[in-house]
Amino acid sequence: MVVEIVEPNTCIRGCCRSDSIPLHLPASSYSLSHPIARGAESVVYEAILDGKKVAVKKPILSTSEDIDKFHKELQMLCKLDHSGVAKLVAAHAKPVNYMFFFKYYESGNLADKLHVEEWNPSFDEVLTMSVQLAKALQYLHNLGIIHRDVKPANILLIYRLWQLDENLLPHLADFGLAEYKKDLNQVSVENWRSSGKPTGGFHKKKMVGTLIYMAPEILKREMHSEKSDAYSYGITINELLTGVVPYTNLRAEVQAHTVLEMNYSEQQLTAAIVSEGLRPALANLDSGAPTGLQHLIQRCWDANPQNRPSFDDIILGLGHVRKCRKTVEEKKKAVVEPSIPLGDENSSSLRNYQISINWFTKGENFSKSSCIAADSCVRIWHDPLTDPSEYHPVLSWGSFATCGRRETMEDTHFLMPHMRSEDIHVFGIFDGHRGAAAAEFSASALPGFLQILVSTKSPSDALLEAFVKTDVAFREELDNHRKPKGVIQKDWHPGCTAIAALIVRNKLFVANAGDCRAMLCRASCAHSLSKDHVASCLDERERIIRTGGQVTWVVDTWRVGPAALQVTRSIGDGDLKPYVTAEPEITETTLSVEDEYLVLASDGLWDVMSEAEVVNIMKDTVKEAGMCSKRLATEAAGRGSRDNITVIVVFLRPVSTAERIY
Ligand SMILES: Nc1ncnc2c1ncn2[C@@H]1O[C@H](COP(=O)(O)OP(=O)(O)OP(=O)(O)O)[C@@H](O)[C@H]1O
Ligand SMILES: [Mn+2]
Ligand SMILES: [Mn+2]
Repeated sequence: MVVEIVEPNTCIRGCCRSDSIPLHLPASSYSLSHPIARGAESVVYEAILDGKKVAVKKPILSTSEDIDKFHKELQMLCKLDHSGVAKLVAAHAKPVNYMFFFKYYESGNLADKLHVEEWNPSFDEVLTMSVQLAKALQYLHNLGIIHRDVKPANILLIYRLWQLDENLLPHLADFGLAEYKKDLNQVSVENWRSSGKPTGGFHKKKMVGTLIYMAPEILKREMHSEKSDAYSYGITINELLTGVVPYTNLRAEVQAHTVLEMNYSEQQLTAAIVSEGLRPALANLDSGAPTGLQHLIQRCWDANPQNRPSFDDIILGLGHVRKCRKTVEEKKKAVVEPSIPLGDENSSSLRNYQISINWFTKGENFSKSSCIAADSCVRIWHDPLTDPSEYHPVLSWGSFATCGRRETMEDTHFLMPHMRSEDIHVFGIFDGHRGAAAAEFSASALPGFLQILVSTKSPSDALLEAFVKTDVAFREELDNHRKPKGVIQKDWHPGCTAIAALIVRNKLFVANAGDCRAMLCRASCAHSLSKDHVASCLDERERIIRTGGQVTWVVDTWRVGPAALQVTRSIGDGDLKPYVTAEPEITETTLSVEDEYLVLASDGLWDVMSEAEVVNIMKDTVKEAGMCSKRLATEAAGRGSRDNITVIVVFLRPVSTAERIY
């Protein structure tokens, strides 16, 4: 920088000084253009200083403590000069403008690079970056400084020629929490809470997103040390290696954070990290990720700080990993596979893309084409020997669906009375997860498939096949849509649980895959017609393992595969097939005069209401199926259900006017 240093080059208090970094700037030497990031404690602007692009970090100063903190940070930044640390080029340390001027890092921060651009670094790039970062931390630790906020969002990137290659080089930034080790003894627990709280503009609201980089001793409100930086470094390098947001299976940040918030509360995650040793998933064995690096990562995130390596050790270790890699590569004379071309898709265009597909229409198209095919051979289950004395239920039906406290609705349902015949009726509910796509598709496709299948199969077989066909069709459709658009969204695997009730004259068939539930009220008593398929159920767990899946205890319950799904059967969820099967379990019930009504509902209802309670509520509700559905759903919402709620009620015998008014 050519901005002149005006002596005395100190801040207004005289506590910050530098020989090379100007600490007051004439107003004419700079201009701020526009904000590029807003944290809770500062706004970062793109700016021009003396004709060059810079980043200006302007802390939000509201108390005298904030001003003290500015001076402390400036004192520290003035002393730093390392190729792996974001470079302070100037500062303005006088009222009314307090500002840090940093070199501009064109490629933004590592979190965005990984999860918005979905950058896929090669193992060599990962290693290069790991070494650079380790050197920066080694440098800080040698100065007695602990950074305390190492995470991808605080790593700034720029392309630079390094070892004859264009490389994306990392620079550790954001010294807002950094402390001299010698001062840390004075940082009491209370102090930690106020000054040491985790940062992150976006994450601030989403506490869980920030906890993921914090060492167990910090979560326990114990002392920080250099080894706490080693922990955060380990989590960060693993994220770089896998491309996945810790504790999720997702690359795209927006989705990953919803999953994080859905799966864990702040307390649960803290408890799991601290007491159960929960850590992010390592790279897949077959990914070819250097095992030496994976071991190093695991040592870095050891629960006991003393077992974690120092950055001197880490650098040695990384050198070793490099060497091994070189010899292996040379031996193989490996032909480097072309890496998947990265589109310029960012997460917002991906979201738009997801929204732009109408999955209902997609599903419907399937059913339409199937119906035409089926019409030629109608044979519908008409038993020629139908017994005229056979019981004949008289049906009325209704439904109610609400997204409840959730922001989005991922439940869908369908009512298809009189399906191709007076006395065949089908009703179904789908509860989507990882998006609504699977549920929307299934609600239109599954009834269509059933319609064709009725002509050739028994009711049970037709249900079974309709579930499986819907699943296959959905996953194919998803693939078809991924390819031509060049959307690299390998990790987008929406799914849904499904329940369908098929009534053929006096026979009731319920097919279930997942944790929606069906109950029958017979002679005033509740009877389950389905079993929940969740990983906490031993049979299901054994089935998953037998078919090649993995079930692990995460936080508070059993979960399936890297996606940590709680349900064990579903439509979609391509990443968990075949073990998270779409094959339903089917029950068959012969209806009689004692049967009053059938209730189908998504888990949003059953989470807060037992079957017996449903019967009780139904007793004093006007006997109209739509009203009953609404009453049950509203009651569940009132009881604090946090999920979408869908209820279908089907009366199985005529309800008298008196009962309706009740
Ligand atoms: N020198 C720079 N060049 C380019 N981008 C920058 C620069 N400094 C900061 N940024 C952008 O601004 C974001 C926030 O910067 P920084 O972490 O320093 O601010 P902060 O207010 O401390 O944020 P936090 O909310 O994380 O505490 C970075 O993640 C990065 O995207
Ligand atoms: Mn930051
Ligand atoms: Mn910060």
